[in-house]
Amino acid sequence: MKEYIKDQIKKSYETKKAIYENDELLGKIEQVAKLCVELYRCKNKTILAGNGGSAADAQHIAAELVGRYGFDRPSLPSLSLTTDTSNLTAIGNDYGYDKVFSRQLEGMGQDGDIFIGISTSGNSLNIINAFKVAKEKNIKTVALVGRDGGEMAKLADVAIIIPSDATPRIQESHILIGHILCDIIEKEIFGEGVAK
Ligand SMILES: O=C(CO)[C@@H](O)[C@H](O)[C@H](O)[C@H](O)COP(=O)(O)O
Ligand SMILES: [Zn+2]
Repeated sequence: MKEYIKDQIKKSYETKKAIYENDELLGKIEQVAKLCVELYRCKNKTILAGNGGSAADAQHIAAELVGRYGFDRPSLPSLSLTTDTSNLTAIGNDYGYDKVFSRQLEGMGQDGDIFIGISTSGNSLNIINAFKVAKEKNIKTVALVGRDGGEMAKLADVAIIIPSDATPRIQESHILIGHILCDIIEKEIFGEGVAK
């Protein structure tokens, strides 16, 4: 069994190595980091959403920003649309599950915010609908996706597509990128910044 475990770990770091060696993809991560730093300088907020494991990633990243990532500093506004069970159940019940994120974004998103949709397939309809609402409200969209990027990659202002077809490997890379973004944002806004 140890060999199997080692093989799983190898697959995980090989996916990360593929990102490490992909300059275009690194440029997209840099672009999103700069957009986030800029929006926090303008007192706007990040909004995130995802389903299943990606819902956990969305709220994990929001919590790093509102709480803290690496050091004590003022709170940064960030909202995960996955956490309010009253909203999720009411909107899901009254309008359908496909609207659970778009309806919340309609109410809480503002011009200048960024919406980060997290999905391994890039085809979750509730996030696609939120991207459409974001466009109407002048909210920039980031697709954190995998596989071929799906519909989300086509709609997003910036698409970060993990070069893998394996759901767990894609998710592991998503949270790595989430952590990198939180690290850069925190250091740029409150610390000494990061190397250019
Ligand atoms: O975490 C996992 C699988 O690793 C699951 O909970 C997974 O996130 C769910 O099946 C999601 O509904 C998949 O949606 P998506 O990534 O295609 O948007
Ligand atoms: Zn998972």
